[in-house]
Amino acid sequence: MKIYNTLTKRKEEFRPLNDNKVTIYACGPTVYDFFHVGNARVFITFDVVRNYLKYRGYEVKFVQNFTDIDDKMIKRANEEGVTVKELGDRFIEEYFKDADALNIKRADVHPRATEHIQDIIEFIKVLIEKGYAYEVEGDVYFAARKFPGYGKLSGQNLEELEAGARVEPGEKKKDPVDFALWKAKKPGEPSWPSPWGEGRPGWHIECSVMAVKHLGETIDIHGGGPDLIFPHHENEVAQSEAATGKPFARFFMHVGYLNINNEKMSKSLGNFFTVREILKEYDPEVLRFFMLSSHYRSPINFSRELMEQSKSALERLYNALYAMEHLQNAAPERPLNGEEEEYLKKQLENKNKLIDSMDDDFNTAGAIAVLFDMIREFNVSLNENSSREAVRKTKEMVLELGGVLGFFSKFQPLLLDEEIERKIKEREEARKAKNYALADKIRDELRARGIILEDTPAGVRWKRV
Ligand SMILES: Nc1ncnc2c1ncn2[C@@H]1O[C@H](COP(=O)(O)OP(=O)(O)OP(=O)(O)O)[C@@H](O)[C@H]1O
Ligand SMILES: [Zn+2]
Repeated sequence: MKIYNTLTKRKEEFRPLNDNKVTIYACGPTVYDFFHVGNARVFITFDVVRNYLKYRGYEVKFVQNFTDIDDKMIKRANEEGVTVKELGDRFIEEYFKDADALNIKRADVHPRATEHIQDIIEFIKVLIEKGYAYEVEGDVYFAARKFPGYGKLSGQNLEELEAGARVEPGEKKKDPVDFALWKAKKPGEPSWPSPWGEGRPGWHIECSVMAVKHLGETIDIHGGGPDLIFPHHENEVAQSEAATGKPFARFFMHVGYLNINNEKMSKSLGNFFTVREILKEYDPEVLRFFMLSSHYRSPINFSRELMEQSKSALERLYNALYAMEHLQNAAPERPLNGEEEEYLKKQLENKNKLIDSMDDDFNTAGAIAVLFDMIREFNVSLNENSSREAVRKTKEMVLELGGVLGFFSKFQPLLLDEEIERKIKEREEARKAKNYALADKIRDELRARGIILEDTPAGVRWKRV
C-alpha cells in the first residue's frame, strides 16, 4: 500500500516499523470553540485512515491530542470569564458530541497538553542538556540552527526561513528562526512551576512530548491539516529528533484545505460553518460523504450544491441497500447457478478494485465510485428469481466496504410487514392524541428504514423505497 509522504514529497510503499502494528498521531483541535467543517476534514480523514489500516489487518494505535493551553484559549477564557480549564473541559465535551455524531471513533488516547506539563518540562530539560535549547529570563527557546535537518519537512533552507521569520514583541529569542518551548508567565495567565520559573509550554513541544510518550520515539504516521506543515510539524521534528536522536515520524500525511468561495475556511477569517450548524440541516453521513468524495489531499470547496449532491448520492446507496434487503427476503433459497457464480466473481473483482483504490494513498473517491459500480452490477444482474445467497453476499460486501468509509451507520435490517403495520397504528394513535412530534418521529424512523408513508384520503399507505 502506498501513502504520500510530505517528508519525501512522493508516494511511498507503507510498512509499519514494528510488524503489523501501526502508530498514528494526528494533531487535534484547540478547544476554545466548536469545531468547523474545515477541522472536521482532518478528523474524518484520519478516522478513515485508521479504519482502513485495521481493515487491512494492522493493529492500530491512534492518538489525537487536545491543545488546551495557548494564546487563543487564554483570550477566549478571559472574554467569557471562565478559567482556561473550564473552557477546555466544555469544548472537549462538545468535540465528542460532534465527533460521535459524525461517526468518528474515539482515539485510543486523547491526551491533553495540560495533563503532560511534567513530561514537557523533562523533555525541555533534555534539549537544554544536549545544547539545543537555551533559557532567557524565564522563556526557553529551541535553537533551530543547531538542528542540522531544520527545514526538511517544509522544504525550506535557513536563509528562506530567516527571511520569513520575525521576533514578536516580548520575545527574547537570540535568532529569529528560533521558537519557544516554554513561555514565562504573564500577568493573568495560567502557569505551572518549572526550573525556569512559573510559565506554560509552547504549542509545538506538547505534540512532540505526547507523541513520544504515548507512541514511542518513532511513530509511523503523523498528520494534520495543511497549515501544520510549517512551523508546527517542522518544529516537532526538530525537537523530537534532537532529543531522541531517532527519526520522529516515518510518514507525514497532510490533508488538503477545505475552502469556502476558494478561501480557506477558518475561524480567524470568520468564513466558517461549525459542524454543529451543518448538522441541523444535514445528516452527518452526508457531510462525511461530501468529504470522502474527493481525495484527501485535494483542496475542496464547501458548497450547498455539493452537499445536496452528496445527499442524493448517499440516498442512492441506502436505497440500493434496502432494495437488496427486500430482495433477500423475496428471493428463493437455492444454490447459486452458473450465472450467479459469475456475477459474484465480478463483484469480488469490484471489491478488489476498491481495495486497490484505498491502497493507493487512500483514494476514497475511487472507492466510492466502485461502490456505485457494485450497485449497478447488482441492478442489472439480480431480481426476485435470483438465489437469496447471491443477494445476501452482495449486501454484505457493500455494507462491509461502505463501513470502512464510515457509511451505513443508519442501515437497519428490513422491517417485516406486521411491524410496519404496527408502527403505522402507533402513529395514527399519536396523531389522534395530537402528539404530532411522536407521529413525525415514527414516520422519520420508518423513512430511515426504507419505508415511505403516504397519507391518502383512504388512509395511510406504505411502500418500500
Ligand atoms: N480549512 C481547513 N481545511 C483543512 N484543515 C483545516 C482547516 N482549518 C483548520 N484545519 C485543521 O484542523 C485541525 C484543528 O486545528 P485547530 O483547532 O488548531 O484549528 P484552528 O487553528 O482553530 O482553525 P482555524 O485555522 O480556523 O483558526 C488542524 O489540523 C488544522 O490544520
Ligand atoms: Zn500537533
